[in-house]
Amino acid sequence: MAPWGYSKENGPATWHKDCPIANTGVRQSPIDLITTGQTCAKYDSNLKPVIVSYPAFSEATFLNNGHSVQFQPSAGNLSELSGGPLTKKYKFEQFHFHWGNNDSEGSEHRVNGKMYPAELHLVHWNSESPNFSSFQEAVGSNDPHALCVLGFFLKVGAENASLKPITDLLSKVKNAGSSVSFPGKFDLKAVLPETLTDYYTYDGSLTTPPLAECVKWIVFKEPIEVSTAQMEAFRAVDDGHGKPITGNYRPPCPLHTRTVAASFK
Ligand SMILES: Cc1ccc(O)c(S)c1
Ligand SMILES: [Zn+2]
Repeated sequence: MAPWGYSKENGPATWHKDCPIANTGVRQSPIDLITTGQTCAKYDSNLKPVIVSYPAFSEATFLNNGHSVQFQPSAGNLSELSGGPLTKKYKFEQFHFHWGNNDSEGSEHRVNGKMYPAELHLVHWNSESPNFSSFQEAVGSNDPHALCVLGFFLKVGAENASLKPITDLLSKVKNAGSSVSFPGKFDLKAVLPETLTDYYTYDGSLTTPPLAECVKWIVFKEPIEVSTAQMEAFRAVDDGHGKPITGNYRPPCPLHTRTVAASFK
């Protein structure tokens, strides 16, 4: 498989060559979340708040894989996700980010066509399925809800003290392929908004190859604030070809027959 990326030569418009599902799939991600009109998100009063149990991580690797930066706790981590639209309990796997090279672009999901400067993805896998018992098996399982990814928009404002341990580490993984063991503990819960009640949810895919259509997406309405300096730290991370990652976001994909539900009016 040719190394995929986000340049003209290997970016989203070329991914179909190795991953035909990029063009033939009918539940690809990301999407544009529309709030009014024909294909808008429909309020569902049955959608409960999302429940996260994220004890502070004590052992993790922070890496630059050339197309994003990723926080990967050790396999023994006990962090879990349930509630919201989910009927099963999901195990935390990793979180990573998508961003642009200016504040008017960078998020993968959009709201009525508007992009945020970045998007945080918290990746989980269904730990109660009889069909798989690891994240990698879950991705390859063809189960439409093998994974659940929580998406949070980032917007520019005050410095985010809870995210500072991560953004301060970006300079240490500037080179693609580099990684560091995360020093000390990291409290992911402190990064998130207090209440996880208002979100959009729909069935979709990974937004990077293999673009597997195995994701229950939950995208929260309330953005997380970060400072301009914190955004600039993302934009200094290299892609392995001597250039900064200048926008590791996939454009929105067709909704096809899918509906998007909203937990709020
Ligand atoms: C599992 C996974 C890997 C990379 C991604 O961007 C997403 S969205 C999910
Ligand atoms: Zn992602």
